[in-house]
Amino acid sequence: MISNHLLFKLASGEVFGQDQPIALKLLGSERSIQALEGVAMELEDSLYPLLREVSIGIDPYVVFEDAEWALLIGAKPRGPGMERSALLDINGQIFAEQGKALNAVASRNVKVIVVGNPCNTNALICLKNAPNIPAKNFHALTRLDENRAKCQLALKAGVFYDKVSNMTIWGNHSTTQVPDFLNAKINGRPVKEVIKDTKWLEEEFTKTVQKRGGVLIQKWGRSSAASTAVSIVDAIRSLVNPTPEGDWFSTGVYTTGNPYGISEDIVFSMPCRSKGDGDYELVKDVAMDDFLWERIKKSEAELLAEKRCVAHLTGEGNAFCDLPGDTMLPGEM
Ligand SMILES: NC(=O)c1ccc[n+]([C@@H]2O[C@H](COP(=O)([O-])OP(=O)(O)OC[C@H]3O[C@@H](n4cnc5c(N)ncnc54)[C@H](O)[C@@H]3O)[C@@H](O)[C@H]2O)c1
Repeated sequence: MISNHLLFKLASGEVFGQDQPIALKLLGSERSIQALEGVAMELEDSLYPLLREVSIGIDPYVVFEDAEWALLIGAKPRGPGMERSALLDINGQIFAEQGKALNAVASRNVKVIVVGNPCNTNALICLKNAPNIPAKNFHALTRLDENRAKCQLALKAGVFYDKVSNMTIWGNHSTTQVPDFLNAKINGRPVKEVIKDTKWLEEEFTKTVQKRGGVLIQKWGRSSAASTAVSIVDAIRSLVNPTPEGDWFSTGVYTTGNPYGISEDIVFSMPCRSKGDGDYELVKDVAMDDFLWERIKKSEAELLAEKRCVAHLTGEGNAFCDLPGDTMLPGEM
C-alpha cells in the first residue's frame, strides 16, 4: 500500500528533483510478485520523463545491486493476538537478510530508510548485518510522527502547518514515542508561549500523536499508506536539500556519541540537520526538562528491551524477551 503511493512520487521527480533521472528496482516476495508486475506496468504506462528503468525481483542480492537509496517498506503486519516479540522475530529476519544483501551488493554509500515495523529495531538489525556500510547511513522512519505532531500543534494554535518548526520526535516509532513541545516553535516562538493550555500539551497532544495511526485504522479500516508515503518523501528530501537555518527534522538514527546521554547502540529518533548531501548531523543543543527526559527514558527502555529480544539477529548472542508491557505501534490500538 505504502509503496504504491510512493513509487509514483519517486518517478515524477518530486523527490530527487526534476533534473535527476531515476531507476526503480522493486523487491517483492513470492506472494507479491504478480502485484509487483502490475505496479511496474502502471509505472511504464505513466510515461514519466525521468523514469529510465523499472525492474522487479524477489532476490535482494540482485535487486539491491548498486542501489543508492534503499527504502525498506515490505514487512508483515502484526496479526490478531500476535505478541510484539513474535513480530520482532518474524520481521527481524526479513531485515537481517536485507542487511546482508545490502552489505554484499549495494553502493557503499547507500542510504537506507527502514519503514517496515517495528522500524527502529528493524533498522538496528539491518545495520548490524551490513558491517561494511556506515551505520550512520541507516534511518528508521519517524517523519510521519513529526508531521502528525506539527499538524496537531498548527490546528490547536490556529496557524498554517508551515509555521510550526523544530519539531522533534524522540525515541521509538511506537506509542512510547515522545513528541517534543518544549523545543518546537510556532512562528519562531516557543510552543508554550503560543499555546498556553499546558494540560492539553502534556496530556492530549502527546496521546493524539501517539495514537493517530490507530484511530485512522478504526475509521477507515486500513492503515495510513498515503500519508506515510508523503512522509518518506519528506524524509528523503530533508537529506538531499539543506535544512533551513535554525530548523531541524526528526529521524531514527544509530546512537553513537550523542550528547544527550541516550544509550549507545540503538536506533533512536532525534533532531538532525543536513547540508543536503544525503548525510546528516545531530542537533546537539536541544533543551531538556524532567518531563521530557522521563518520557525519553521510557522509550529508550523499550528499545533496549527490543534489542535484547533480537540479539539472535544482530549477532549478539541469545535473545531474551522482557518487553516492558505490550506497547503498540502507532498503527495499532
Ligand atoms: N514507520 C512508519 O511511520 C510506518 C507507517 C505506516 C506503516 N509502517 C509499516 O510499513 C510496513 C508496510 O505497510 P503497508 O501498509 O505498505 O503494508 P502492506 O501489507 O500493504 O504491504 C507490505 C508488502 O510487503 C511485502 N513483503 C512482505 N515480506 C516481504 C519480504 N520479505 N520482502 C519483500 N516484500 C515483502 C508484502 O508482500 C506486501 O506486498 C508495515 O510494516 C507497516 O507497519 C510504518
